[in-house]
Amino acid sequence: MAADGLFPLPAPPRRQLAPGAVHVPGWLDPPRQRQLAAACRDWALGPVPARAAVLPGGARMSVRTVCLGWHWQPYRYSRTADDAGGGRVAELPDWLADLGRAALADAWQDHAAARDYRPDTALINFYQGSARMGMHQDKDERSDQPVVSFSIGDSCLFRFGNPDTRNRPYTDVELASGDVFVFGGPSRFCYHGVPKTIPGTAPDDSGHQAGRINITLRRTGLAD
Ligand SMILES: O=C(O)CCC(=O)C(=O)O
Ligand SMILES: [Fe+2]
Repeated sequence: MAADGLFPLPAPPRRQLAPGAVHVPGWLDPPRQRQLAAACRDWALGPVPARAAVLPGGARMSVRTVCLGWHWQPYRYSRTADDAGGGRVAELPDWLADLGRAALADAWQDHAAARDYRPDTALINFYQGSARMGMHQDKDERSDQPVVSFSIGDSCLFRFGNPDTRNRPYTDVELASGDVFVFGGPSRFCYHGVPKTIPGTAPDDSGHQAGRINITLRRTGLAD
């Protein structure tokens, strides 16, 4: 139970997959989902446009991504989008960092850890059609603060693995519109991926019918 307020709040339904890795279904209510979806579509228009990043081997990712705070390209962060027109990325708004802190507090049921959470970047992924994401680690950050993920629109199959290999053991979970998934602590550098989205599953009131949006908040630990 959260012990911060005058009255303890009931813990949201949550499932821990591994220490530090927690799924909280339905954490974002529909108005929040709609607000986030609209904001993401705006950010996708500029100052840096959403783009499908190209991997060092030449393959293009199937998701389109736009970033806030710091621009990510495989495999580094910069303030300017050198692979997407060269513009400077939009700021990460305080309200989005606050939302990440609140989600972390509920997921971990640890208000002290959440208070210290200082995300400085958001990666916003747009999945359409058969877009997917292979197993990978989020390891371009120089901080071990947790990753907080929000999902909006179509559901997906999310595969959460282990820190050592992209293969088994892993656990498959369905992430639906409004779900939060947090991975930090001993799970921070676990492999994970999205083998597929499930078209046609976006709730009518999610505000996004054109596939799936995922937002991950992170701390890069980088300074200008
Ligand atoms: O779409 C997701 O749920 C995960 C996205 C992800 O792993 C990433 O952007 O690094
Ligand atoms: Fe990732």
